[in-house]
Amino acid sequence: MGSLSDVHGDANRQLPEFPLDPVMEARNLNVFYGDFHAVHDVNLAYGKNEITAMIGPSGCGKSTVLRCLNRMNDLVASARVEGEVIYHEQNIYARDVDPIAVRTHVGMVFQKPNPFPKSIYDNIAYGPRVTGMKVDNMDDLVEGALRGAALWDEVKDKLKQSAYGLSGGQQQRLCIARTIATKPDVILMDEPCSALDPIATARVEDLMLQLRDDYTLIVVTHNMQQAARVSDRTAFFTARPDETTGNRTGLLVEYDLTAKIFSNPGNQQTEDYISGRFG
Ligand SMILES: Nc1ncnc2c1ncn2[C@@H]1O[C@H](COP(=O)(O)OP(=O)(O)OP(=O)(O)O)[C@@H](O)[C@H]1O
Repeated sequence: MGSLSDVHGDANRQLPEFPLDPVMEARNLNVFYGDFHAVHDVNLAYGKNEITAMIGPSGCGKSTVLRCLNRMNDLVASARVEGEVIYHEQNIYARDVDPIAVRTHVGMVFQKPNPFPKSIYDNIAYGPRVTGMKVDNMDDLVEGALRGAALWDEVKDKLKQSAYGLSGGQQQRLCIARTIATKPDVILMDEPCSALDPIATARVEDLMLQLRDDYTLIVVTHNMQQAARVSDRTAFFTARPDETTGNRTGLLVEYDLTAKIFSNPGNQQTEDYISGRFG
């Protein structure tokens, strides 16, 4: 555990403990896939301009919770969400809320870089065009998004070339640029570095720390070193087997400042997980 607490990259950052200043908040969030109760009663507030990591063993529901935060689970036919996700004081599951509008404010970056089969330029311009964003100068917007994702210098001379010609790490930064092009204020990241090599991972982690100045980031990661390096707060989930069915339902065990979770967790299960005793 000592080594993980040592790698926390931002030990000097002063953060309020709790309550924090939330941009989003899951309240009594329960998720079902058909009859299967995948996530049980999660209450979790995500602080503005913070990076929150969600960690835990496979199947504990981290990605399911993440996908609730911009209604991506609406696209899964069997999924049913109970409870509320409050975003700027509004429940995004309220009847009159348009999920597409939610996703422009709450963007998402996936595990595998997934650029469109288009030029680098058109990958960035796509979102603003299809959402009908008012854009005075698309060239400026594309440049700004690529600069924001620390990619501009590497691609400025080949904007008309296919995005598929970029390396995996560049493609992931392109996907981040594509996300910020529509000016979200929250960015969800589902294992954003798991398909990248260590150098590309380091660049994306640096970028995450830069993005935190302008956005709120919520990141699912299996990589505890990464959670310790980049996040301000960490939520640890686990899965508990149902006594009758044996199905494993995910739940939140502990949520605290990352420095505390990795140096002095309040729960034995958290300690066992981060010290590698299970998971
Ligand atoms: N589309 C789906 N249909 C049915 N069950 C699903 C679906 N997606 C996830 N599940 C189940 O819900 C539970 C939580 O899955 P989820 O992917 O959210 O966990 P996770 O903690 O992100 O896991 P991992 O770290 O392995 O990605 C698991 O038991 C999983 O099998």
